[in-house]
Amino acid sequence: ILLKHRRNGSILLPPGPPGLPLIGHLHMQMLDNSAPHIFLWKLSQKYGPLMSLRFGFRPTLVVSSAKMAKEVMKTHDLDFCSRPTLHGSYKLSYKGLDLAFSPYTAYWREIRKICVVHLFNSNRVQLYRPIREDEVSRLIAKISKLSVDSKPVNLSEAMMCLTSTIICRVGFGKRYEDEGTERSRFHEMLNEAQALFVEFFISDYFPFMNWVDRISGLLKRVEKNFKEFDTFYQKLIDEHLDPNRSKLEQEDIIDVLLQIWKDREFAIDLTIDHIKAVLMNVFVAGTDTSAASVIWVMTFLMKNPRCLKKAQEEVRSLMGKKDFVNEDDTQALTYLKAVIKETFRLQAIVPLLVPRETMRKSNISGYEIPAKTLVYVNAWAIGRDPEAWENPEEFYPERFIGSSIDYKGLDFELIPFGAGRRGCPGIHMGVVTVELALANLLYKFDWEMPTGMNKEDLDFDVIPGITTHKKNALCLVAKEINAASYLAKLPISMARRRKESFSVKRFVTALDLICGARAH
Ligand code: HEM
Repeated sequence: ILLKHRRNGSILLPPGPPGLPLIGHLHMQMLDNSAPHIFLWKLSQKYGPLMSLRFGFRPTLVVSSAKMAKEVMKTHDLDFCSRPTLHGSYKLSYKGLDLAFSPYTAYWREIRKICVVHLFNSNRVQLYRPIREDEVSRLIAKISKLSVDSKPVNLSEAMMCLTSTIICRVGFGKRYEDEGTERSRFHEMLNEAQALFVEFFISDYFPFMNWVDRISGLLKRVEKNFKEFDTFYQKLIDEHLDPNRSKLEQEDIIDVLLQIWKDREFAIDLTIDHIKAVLMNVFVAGTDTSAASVIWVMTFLMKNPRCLKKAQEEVRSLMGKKDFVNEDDTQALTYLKAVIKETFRLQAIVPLLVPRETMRKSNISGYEIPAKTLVYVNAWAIGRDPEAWENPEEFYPERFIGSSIDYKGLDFELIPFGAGRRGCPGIHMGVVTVELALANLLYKFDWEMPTGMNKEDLDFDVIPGITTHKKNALCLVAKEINAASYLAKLPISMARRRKESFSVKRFVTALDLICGARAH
């Protein structure tokens, strides 16, 4: 029987655990739904980096090593670059009119081109720099107030507020009040959408069992969330189309999309639904990925005081007596960048990436992968691939100092943003926010565990979702420090060296500006 399961007629599938008749391995998915990336990683240690499963009628492939990821996302990228039609994402993306959940078609190529050229390019990211810097400095001021009474700061909440405020200002030019009902409504909608993306719809695996999803109330839930978002987008679009609307300093993302819609310069005839679908991607993908990244970095740093101290020393001595670390300054923070990479390696924020689907039959390492196979690339497991990493379980940012390994999708041992045709187009936008927020949190405050807790109490439990959030909020006590007195305490030679390297950096920045090199 086992052999029959593994061989599908004369096709040799990659190895995998024995499944049950009809349901295949669905029971496994349902039993361990809290952290599927860890569950799949454990299975892959037994069955190998290319593992076959079957969820109901869907053949499934799990990729768990850097070598196999390269095969799938580079050598055979075109065969593996579509997306499956899963109920939650299909509905919320206006039947795949967006970028992230659209199957690979001529339409997707065109909408990806539009978004990369107009929304995610470096000029646009740079245009929104004042918004990011303003919001981070407001956050620092808020934490400063709490630090006076040594009250613990709920950093998880604070980071979600920060990133969603940035995305609202960038997306539609509005700033919701911190405790306002509109903001909490927006958060609720986002959270519900995140939950629905990973909700188990039986009809995704047995199309004829749609009625079960109806009875369980899931279809109603997804319909409700869709309608709420739709009304929300429509209101914003109407406001933007109002000729009496006062113009903002810089155009927001809705302005850009509406301009493209009016110009009709592209091969596809854009409609308002296309615009709404793309907006969904910007709000959902742009908010909680950056917030979760900052929280995981801070968690690792609290667990590793040596690295925390080193990252703080770097930013404090480079900054001298400045009050705020801006986006030019963060470029020089080599150690902080290494800390972020090390966090992405051990705690990929989107651990199974966004699921893919094969376009056609293909052959990898002698195994045949059928058309329409659901594909999970386990970035979390790849970050622990013993063939790619020495002491993979150790948090050791120094491994990236002097190393050319980066997360931009060319080094398959580190793919927190995916790779290939479907790689994340918002990488630049995400990373600048993460670096800016972290640099200022580390620069301005010393961080301690709340009274009665120690670093051993910090856990890595996650909430199920496409993006992994820390299950238990990260609450820490902030102690504001004075940069000048900190500098005075540094050994003279160190302070001078840091000051000199800072001046050299400023000189290079000035030179770049004169040459116009930083304009992009
Ligand atoms: C630290 C922050 C971020 C992380 C870790 C992240 C991660 C990812 C990952 C893993 C994918 C799937 C790639 C694949 O399938 O190979 C993805 C896709 C995507 N991301 Fe991001 N992302 C981040 C920030 C952003 C931001 C800020 C935006 C936009 C505002 C964005 C927009 C998108 C879109 C539209 C896709 C779908 C691309 C496609 O299917 O063609 N992301 N992201």
